[in-house]
Amino acid sequence: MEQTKVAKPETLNDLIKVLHQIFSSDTVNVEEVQNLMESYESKPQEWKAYAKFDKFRYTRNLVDEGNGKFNLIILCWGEGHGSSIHDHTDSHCFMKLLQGQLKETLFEWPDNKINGGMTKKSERILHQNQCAYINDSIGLHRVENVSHTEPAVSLHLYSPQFDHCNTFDQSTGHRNTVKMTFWSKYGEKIPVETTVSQENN
Ligand SMILES: N[C@@H](CS(=O)O)C(=O)O
Ligand SMILES: [Fe+2]
Repeated sequence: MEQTKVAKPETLNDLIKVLHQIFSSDTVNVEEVQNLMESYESKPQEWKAYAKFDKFRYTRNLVDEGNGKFNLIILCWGEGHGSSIHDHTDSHCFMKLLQGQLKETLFEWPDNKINGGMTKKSERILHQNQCAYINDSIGLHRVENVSHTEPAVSLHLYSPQFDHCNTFDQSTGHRNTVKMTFWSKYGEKIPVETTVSQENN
């Protein structure tokens, strides 16, 4: 197989520039994007303006709207924070660790006819600078910062962008559609909604 070659981006802004070039074409080469995101060496001073934490759950902070082709989002995971089991609304999902570690557990889609516990496929620990990939054909996942002492920060690219996903109850397989919101956009905090938010966690 031919090697997918990408030049190493020196900064987060460089990475964003190259992502814009890559996604201007209509086809997504998953390996190329994954290699590119992995080759960026995380430097906190380049992303700390976006990294806003909440005490109670993980936050989603919009960095770039990818010219309508993708969303780039920084997620901040406090100690013990985790997502529910969820899908990715038929999009590509790339997840790169900027700081700390995250545990990713993969699950099979539940069988709608059977009311029972969901089947775990695998689990792994993602380390700093690693970039994982998932889509709905691969399955569902739960992501957790299992550390009691270290926060974690991850950079997610979704293409096409989406603002709803399904979450799944591990013991019954029942699903719920939830709206996903931003904690901040371009480094500016979004005022907290007065309605009860249905964040994916
Ligand atoms: N897909 C989740 C984060 S993760 O658990 O992969 C989200 O965008 O909120
Ligand atoms: Fe996810």
